[in-house]
Parts: sequence; C-alpha cells; structure tokens
Amino acid sequence: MQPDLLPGHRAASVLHNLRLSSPLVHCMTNDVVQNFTANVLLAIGASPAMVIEAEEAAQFSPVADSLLINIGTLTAERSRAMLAAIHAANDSSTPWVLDPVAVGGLSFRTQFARDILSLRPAAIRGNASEILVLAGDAAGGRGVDSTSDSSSALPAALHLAQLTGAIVAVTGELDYVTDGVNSWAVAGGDILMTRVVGTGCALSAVVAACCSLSGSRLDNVAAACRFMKFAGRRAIAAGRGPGSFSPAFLDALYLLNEEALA
Ligand SMILES: Nc1ncnc2c1ncn2[C@@H]1O[C@H](COP(=O)(O)OP(=O)(O)O)[C@@H](O)[C@H]1O
Ligand SMILES: Cc1ncsc1CCOP(=O)(O)O
Ligand SMILES: [Mg+2]
Repeated sequence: MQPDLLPGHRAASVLHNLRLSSPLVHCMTNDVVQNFTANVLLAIGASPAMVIEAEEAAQFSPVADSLLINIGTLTAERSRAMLAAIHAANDSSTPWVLDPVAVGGLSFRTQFARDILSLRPAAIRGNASEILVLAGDAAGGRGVDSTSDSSSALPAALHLAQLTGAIVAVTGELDYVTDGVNSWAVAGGDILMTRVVGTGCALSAVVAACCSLSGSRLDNVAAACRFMKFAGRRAIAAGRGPGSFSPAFLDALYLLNEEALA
C-alpha cells in the first residue's frame, strides 16, 4: 500500500523546532561533499562541524547534537575513527545517522556498513539501490547512483527498519520514510537533483540534524526529506541547470518558512 504524504503542518513544526535549537551536527562525510554539506546545514539553520581524527571524533560526538556517518570515500583509518565516534555517541545517547554511499559492489565499505548496522543507528538514508543492498535484496547500484526506483525499495526499507530499529529513508522521485510499521511518502524535488553531486549526502546531514529534535523521529526524518524536496523544486524554478542549482538551492533552504511548508 502506498504511504500517505507527510502533512505540511508536520514538516512546518519540525522546521520550527530545528531553527529554535540549531543542532550541532558532527559530520564524518566524504571528500566530495564536505563544503556543500556544511553550507546546506548552515542555510537551513543547523551548525556543521567536520571532525575526523579518531581521538577528536570520539571526543566530539558526545558534545554534538547528532553524528553523521557517510561512507562515500571510506578508508581504513576513517573507518576506525567512525567506529570510535559511533561508540562514543552511543555511550552519550547522541543519535547517529548512516548514509551507505555506494554500498554493495565494493567489499570494504559493504562489510563496514553491515558491521555498524548493529550499533543502533537512529536513521539510515540512502538511494534505492543502497537500501536494497542493506536489506539483502540486491547487489548494488552504479557507483554512487541508484539503478532502482524508490517505490521498488519500499519493502526493503520496511524490512531494514524492522531489522535495525532505525528510521529508514529511501529517496528518489518520491521519498519513503518508515519505522518499519508506519510510513510517509514525501513528494517534490526534480530529476535535476541527481545531476548535482551531494544532494543525497547533504540530505543525510539534514536528517542527522532532525534526529536530534524532540517529537516523533519518523516525522522528523520525513520533514528533513520534505525540506530538501521543497527547496529543490524552488531552486529548479529559479535556475537554468546544475551550475545555477547549488546557489539557488542554498537560498531556497535559507528562505524556507513554516507558512510555505504548511
Ligand atoms: N527523479 C527524482 N525526482 C525528484 N527528486 C529526486 C529524484 N531523484 C532524486 N531526487 C531527490 O534528490 C535528492 C537525492 O536523492 P538520491 O538521488 O536518491 O540520493 P543519492 O544522491 O544518495 O543517490 C533527494 O532529495 C531526492 O528526493
Ligand atoms: C561522487 C562521489 N564519489 C564518492 S562519494 C560521492 C558523492 C556522492 O554524493 P550523493 O550520494 O549525494 O550523490
Ligand atoms: Mg548517496
């Protein structure tokens, strides 16, 4: 059965909470998207900090409001630092979020992602191919891109949420967000968002920001998806292609308001 669309007033209330608390997000993310991710978090009203050395990462995740683990450019050293940060986050009840970039075809990152699934992520955000792999239903996408539709990965998302206890967001033309029992669909965005690097990675950072908020975590994660789709749609209308998308997208995130979402 197709999940209902997230009601606008729920997204609006999450935006209100996000801007009130301006969460500090500890980002351990890939080399390609560092700057874009930091700017997306700042534009929407959160605070990014990219702390990656193992000792510092374990020191910082308990201080931060949430932790993002993105395996896009994983190395052995980074995997050790990420593990230290996740354990420290769990010890201090700091929620952490997994973005399983390109999981499936590559063995080192796939084993790492599988290992950390048992460490109680608050949320997992991936494209359809990535969610299918983690649920054990497919071999992987094409590099960092998905080769499947988000709708075809909804059963895998439900299964993965039940398996891990995480809120699972599988993105694409429609985003689906589930806790394994209840689910929301989120509409908006544009196919052009797949022609700009880092929209998925930055979304995962916004998901991390929203996981630190009080209230329903399912709603909080779905709202993060809605913010990005809403701003994406506005940026497409204002721009002419991938080059003008990024600045227009940051402006749209900054100008996002509760009235427009509601
Ligand atoms: N065909 C599409 N139509 C509208 N929005 C899309 C489409 N594909 C992806 N998006 C949006 O682009 C962003 C990145 O999603 P996605 O491409 O699935 O992740 P990733 O970049 O990790 O592969 C999300 O906000 C998603 O909703
Ligand atoms: C191109 C690339 N290569 C390794 S990580 C990365 C960025 C992927 O970004 P996204 O998943 O948001 O498309
Ligand atoms: Mg991705």
